[in-house]
Amino acid sequence: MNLTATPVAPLYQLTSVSRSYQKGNTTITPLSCIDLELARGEFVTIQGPTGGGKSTLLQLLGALDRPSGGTLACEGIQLAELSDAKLTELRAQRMGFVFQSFNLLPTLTARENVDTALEPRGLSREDRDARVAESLARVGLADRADHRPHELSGGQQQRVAIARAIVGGPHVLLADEPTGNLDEAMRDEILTLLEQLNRGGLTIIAVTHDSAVAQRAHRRLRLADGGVTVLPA
Ligand SMILES: Nc1ncnc2c1ncn2[C@@H]1O[C@H](COP(=O)(O)OP(=O)(O)OP(=O)(O)O)[C@@H](O)[C@H]1O
Repeated sequence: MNLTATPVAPLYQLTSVSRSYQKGNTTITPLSCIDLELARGEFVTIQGPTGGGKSTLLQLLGALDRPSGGTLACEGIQLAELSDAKLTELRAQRMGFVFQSFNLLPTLTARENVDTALEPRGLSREDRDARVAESLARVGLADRADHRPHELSGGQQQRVAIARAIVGGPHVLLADEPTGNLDEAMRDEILTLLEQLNRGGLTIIAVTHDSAVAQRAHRRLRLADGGVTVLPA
């Protein structure tokens, strides 16, 4: 299977996408027949009540899960047609992930944490070092490369996590509550960084409960009762 992107295709095209979970005799359907198109370069937030399906949708967009029904295409590639190995390759090449809890390895320095994302890419040591240095510079942490997570503030730790997410040159950054663990000042610092990356062409899709994050978005999706409503920012 060729992973070549179709340049004119939207970044994501969801057609009648559903996701159900079976729990004993009960079927839970957080996403039911979702039709949605997400364009390259967008900054989109996903909001909605707890249990509304936000993480479920993010997992589908991140090719970490497969729909129960409907079709999901990323840059014109139908994800259902890809093997698990090809999905892993697609994720490594095109998608960056950021989480509320940063998920940094505590014993590794900032530089080493960022470098872990390049492990599957088969690059030379020199190339890896150059990419890691560039990525840390992009998030404003060139001078913290040798610090371990406990020597960094929460905002700085999230910057390292963002550097790790973008070091492979993804087409989209998928963020699950990226500011959920941060105070207001650090939140604004991270939002400014995400906006800068978005202005540089990176598509950002963020699940958030934080209205300050949603205020920066081009479009806001609201998931509830299995459906999606799209609100302009
Ligand atoms: N693996 C699973 N097995 C069974 N049910 C699941 C599974 N994952 C999610 N669910 C259920 O699907 C629904 C949607 O969950 P999801 O985590 O997508 O919601 P959410 O909008 O992200 O919620 P929150 O804001 O609380 O994080 C919930 O009712 C949840 O219990």
